[in-house]
Amino acid sequence: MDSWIDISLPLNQQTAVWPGDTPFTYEVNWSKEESGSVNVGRITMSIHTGTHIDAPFHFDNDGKKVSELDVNVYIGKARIIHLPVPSSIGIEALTGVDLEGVSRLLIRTDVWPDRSVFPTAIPEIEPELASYLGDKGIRLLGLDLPSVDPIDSKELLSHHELTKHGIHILEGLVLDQIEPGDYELAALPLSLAEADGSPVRAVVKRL
Ligand SMILES: N[C@@H](CC(=O)c1ccccc1NC=O)C(=O)O
Ligand SMILES: [Zn+2]
Ligand SMILES: [Zn+2]
Repeated sequence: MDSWIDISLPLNQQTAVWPGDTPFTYEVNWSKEESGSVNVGRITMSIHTGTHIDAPFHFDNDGKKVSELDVNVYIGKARIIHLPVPSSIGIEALTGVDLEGVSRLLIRTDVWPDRSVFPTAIPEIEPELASYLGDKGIRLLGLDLPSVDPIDSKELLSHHELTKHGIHILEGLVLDQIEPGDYELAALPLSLAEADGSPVRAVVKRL
């Protein structure tokens, strides 16, 4: 029997974060000794750490917050494809990739092997890809990269274009061991009312 496979990045003090962003911390804020009954923990983190989804509010002040996003996008059938170490990902890279009936697409690139160090450069997701994928009916794009735009991008063009074409963004997946094919995916965000994104526990199961 196929079981669920974890494709999320473990969160701990060593988890690499966006340069200058809040490090991940977990602490027992109220110990069993202090409370007399329970350990009560507290986490501090940037939302854009590890495996997470972006809400449009991340790059658009008028964009949707996490709790306004449709949960159906983040759970269901997904196709995983492997584009080994591409310099960029555009329409050309996807020519010949069958996307018939696919609404969730996850791309394994293998460009970030040492996840304890934040990458200085990542392949560009070409903004033109957004309309191509949107026209094919894609509603979720997931990648094993920390962003769908170059690290030094200030315009976040691909984030904007993907959103414009109805495509939700899932970043920081761990797909190293995952063979291309069709899977069941669950990567649900927390119901964060005000937030610009959410960490997710992403799992897949072979169909
Ligand atoms: N767009 C990236 C995050 C990002 O751009 C970022 C995250 C934390 C601190 C600064 C960031 N961008 C700075 O230009 C993401 O979606 O995860
Ligand atoms: Zn993000
Ligand atoms: Zn992003």
